[in-house]
Amino acid sequence: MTSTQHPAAALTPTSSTSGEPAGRTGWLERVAGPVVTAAGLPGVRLFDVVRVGAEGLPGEAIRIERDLVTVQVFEDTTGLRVGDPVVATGTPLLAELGPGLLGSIVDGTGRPLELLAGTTADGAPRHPFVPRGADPPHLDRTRRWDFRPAVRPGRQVEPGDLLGTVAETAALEHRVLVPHGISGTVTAVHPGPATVEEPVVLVDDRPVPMLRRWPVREPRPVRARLPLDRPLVTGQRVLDVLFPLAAGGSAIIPGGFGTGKTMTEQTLAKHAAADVVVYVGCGERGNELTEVLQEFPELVDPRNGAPLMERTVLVANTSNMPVAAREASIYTGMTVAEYFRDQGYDVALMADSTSRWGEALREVSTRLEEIPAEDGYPAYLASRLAGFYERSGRVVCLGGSGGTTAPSERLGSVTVVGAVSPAGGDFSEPITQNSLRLAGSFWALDTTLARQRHYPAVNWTRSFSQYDVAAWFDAEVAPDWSALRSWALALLQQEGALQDVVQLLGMEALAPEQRVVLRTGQLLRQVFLQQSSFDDRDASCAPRKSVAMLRVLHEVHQAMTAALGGGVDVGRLVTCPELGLLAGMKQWDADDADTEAGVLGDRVRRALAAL
Ligand SMILES: Nc1ncnc2c1ncn2[C@@H]1O[C@H](COP(=O)(O)OP(=O)(O)OP(=O)(O)O)[C@@H](O)[C@H]1O
Repeated sequence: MTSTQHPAAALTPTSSTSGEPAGRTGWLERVAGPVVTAAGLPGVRLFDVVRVGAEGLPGEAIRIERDLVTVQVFEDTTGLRVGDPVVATGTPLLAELGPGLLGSIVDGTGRPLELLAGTTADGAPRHPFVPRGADPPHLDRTRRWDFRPAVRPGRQVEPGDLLGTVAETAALEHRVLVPHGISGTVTAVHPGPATVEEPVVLVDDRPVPMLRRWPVREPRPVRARLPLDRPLVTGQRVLDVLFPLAAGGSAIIPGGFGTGKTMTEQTLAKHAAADVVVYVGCGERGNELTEVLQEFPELVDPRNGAPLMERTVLVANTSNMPVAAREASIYTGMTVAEYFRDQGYDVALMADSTSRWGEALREVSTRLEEIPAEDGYPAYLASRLAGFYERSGRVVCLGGSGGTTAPSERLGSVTVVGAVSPAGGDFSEPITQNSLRLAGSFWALDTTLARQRHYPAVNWTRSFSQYDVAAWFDAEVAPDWSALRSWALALLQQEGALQDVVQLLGMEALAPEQRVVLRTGQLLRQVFLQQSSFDDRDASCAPRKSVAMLRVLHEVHQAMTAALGGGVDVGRLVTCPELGLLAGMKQWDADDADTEAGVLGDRVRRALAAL
């Protein structure tokens, strides 16, 4: 076939609702699973979207060699034949951004998922679903949003300036900003109800609607990046105190099967101090994802009792989409996260799991017959992971307030938490190792702890955080924060070493002061580190409660050491019944924590002194 126009061109869509210009039509030369090869598409650029076959299945050009274009197709390629039409759209994969994003559930390419409620005939839950080849608009074109302008005619505006707001949900004000590439004088303003496509402002007579499009693989520009010197408070004691995450930083959660990765991601989605949550579900099994899609809409926002979905966007790979779609989902999620960051919000992006994404890269690379590197992953695995994690950050956004007041700096952040599921829990595999180099916090989940039902099963000897946010906690929460943190870390380490001795030689081999260390270590683990996501009062712990709890444990340890020095038998000390009261600290109200700590600390100290 030599002509550049395929006879089946008439079958192909001529325009796309997502704004992709219809382009040149070529034909399929080869089909190999999710990777196909097309010819007759001169001018196609790397990562341009093409539509494949009579159904117009979406795909991305991932290799171009002379006149052959290799395409990873985001849908099942069953039924495609050599000679089928392939249409170049001329644009890369774009995310649609605007009011209506919050609460939405979209697939890896941003298309809204139809959730078919109920179960199939054989009782299995139905999988989320996008009709094959469908190209629906990502954002509702009919819904009207009440646009409240922040500018008046005559105002000079630049990209990123605030044009107005929409009360998208009770939880969040959607800020409509001047799009990239537009600057000038506001010539008209249209307050009131508008669809995302209707112009709400004219800049130099150019209509500016609320809808934006952005190529998902391209980081959105910012004015400046800021140092990562303040935490994203997660509400989990073991994380906030021992292995904190910086706002704008990144953390990875590697863990074997069933150690609590998904649970941790969901707990963070619910309780972390983020304004917006973007949850990217890269599940392998269809029903694994269905569970997330069923559970998430039921989660209640602890801040206001409203559905958590009011400040959440879910990006999920449907079970009828092949691995290639997972690749895209990470970028789609990140673009949505950056869009809200640019509005001046703190966004948490949860990716569960990045291993499935890495596996998608591996599968496509194998189909491309690339020379494999470690464990069959492509040599560019590290750079792809870096490209993703490096889009996290705390930034000064483009533009100012743009309102009637003087422009002020708008700050926002994207914090990434990526779950990693290494096969067999082996952390030496490439995805864990490469992610470890990129992420500032490493929260290693431990199979043994999970088996003991110690949750969150974060191993305190293998985990670490490179973020230096102690100064913030010292200044904002309690001046003794860092000192108590160092004490707890050192004591847990000492306890670990003593546990080894006990296993080898028995408890008798320990000196009395070492038995006190063991007892305090046990209290630290059971009272402080363990935190059940199912306990309404303890699922989230404010930093001031965490530090108050730690202070009591420190005082008790000192009181035990002092009593030992005063000649009290160590056996009586470590079994003092009042120590049992410490578990009650989990139920404290954060506002009363300081008072409660004073009372409880006194009571236990007095009991120990009276022995
Ligand atoms: N913080 C927690 N509080 C209470 N229970 C927890 C916690 N974390 C995990 N669990 C328990 O562990 C179980 C398994 O957790 P989860 O499904 O998150 O593991 P996972 O590592 O994502 O599993 P998989 O490898 O199958 O993806 C949960 O159903 C829950 O019972």
